[in-house]
Amino acid sequence: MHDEQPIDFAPTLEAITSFLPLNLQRPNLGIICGSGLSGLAEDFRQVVIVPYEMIPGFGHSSVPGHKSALAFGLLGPGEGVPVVAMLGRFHPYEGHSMSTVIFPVRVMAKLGIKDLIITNAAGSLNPNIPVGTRKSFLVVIQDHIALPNLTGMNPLLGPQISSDVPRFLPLSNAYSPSLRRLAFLAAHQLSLDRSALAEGTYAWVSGPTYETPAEGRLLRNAGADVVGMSTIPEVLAAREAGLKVMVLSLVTNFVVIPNEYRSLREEVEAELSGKPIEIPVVQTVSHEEVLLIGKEKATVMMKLVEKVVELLPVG
Ligand SMILES: O=P(O)(O)O[C@H]1O[C@H](CO)[C@@H](O)[C@H]1O
Ligand code: HPA
Repeated sequence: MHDEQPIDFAPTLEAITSFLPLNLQRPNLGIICGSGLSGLAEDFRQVVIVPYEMIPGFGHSSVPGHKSALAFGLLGPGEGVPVVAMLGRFHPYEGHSMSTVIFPVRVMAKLGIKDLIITNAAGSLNPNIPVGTRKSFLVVIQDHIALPNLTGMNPLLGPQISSDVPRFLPLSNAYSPSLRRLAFLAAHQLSLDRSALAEGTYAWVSGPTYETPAEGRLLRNAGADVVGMSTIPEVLAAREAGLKVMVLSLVTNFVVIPNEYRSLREEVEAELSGKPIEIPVVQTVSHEEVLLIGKEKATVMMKLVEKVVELLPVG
């Protein structure tokens, strides 16, 4: 599952830079586009697309709604800031090893990025965080609960990639307060409704199954606000490399968390007594729904990210 050999980044970095003009070779900022959110790179200027298949060490992103390429370009006013975006990520549930999942973040760090904005689609566990239908609902992540990390599947298990990275990475300040502040400032400057942007805790699960109601309750009771199958491996790799991280979740669905199960015994008894009770329709989530909301709301996410870039301190 984990590489034992020291990682040789040189072939990857050479392959990538061979596609790029000089002014795009040292991006300041990385962006990871979650499910249905690859449109975040649509406003890049002087854009150069590098397909993952041309990059040694990169996998293939097989999930619908994830393209499989890096986009380089300029974002923001004036000359613009050089940025790199992952149009599609790798998830462990696709069969990628953890080292493949986090490799692109390590590569972006080697390319010189200082800040990383990670986006994802996520399910809401918190009744106060509605799905992004009418109001575009985004959550600035302030903390996480990573069940895989607590159960022996931490993405950083294995030999240290170099002696410069911490063996024991602290995570008490994993989500940069300065970048999170910028998200709220950006929302204000864009006149977004106050309720469009919440703060919350992301629960990482391995997927690919969505949560059972009991699992949803467990995560909610543990203090999570949204849940998803990505992001945390990237956060860990980024923090290991000393990057500042901001995570934005687009809430695409509710995780069904009934407090009580309907009693099938009562239903059967009512039926037998000739007075059937109305059976409620049980909601289910699908990836199509996740992509639909992503499609509808990617523009707001894009505007917010662009505003954050505009507000980033220079240098
Ligand atoms: O987290 P991203 O990649 O945005 O995608 C989310 O959407 C997919 C499930 O619909 C899962 O991959 C989940 O993690
Ligand atoms: N659960 C896990 N991952 C997700 C969900 C969900 O409900 N929605 C989008 N990604």
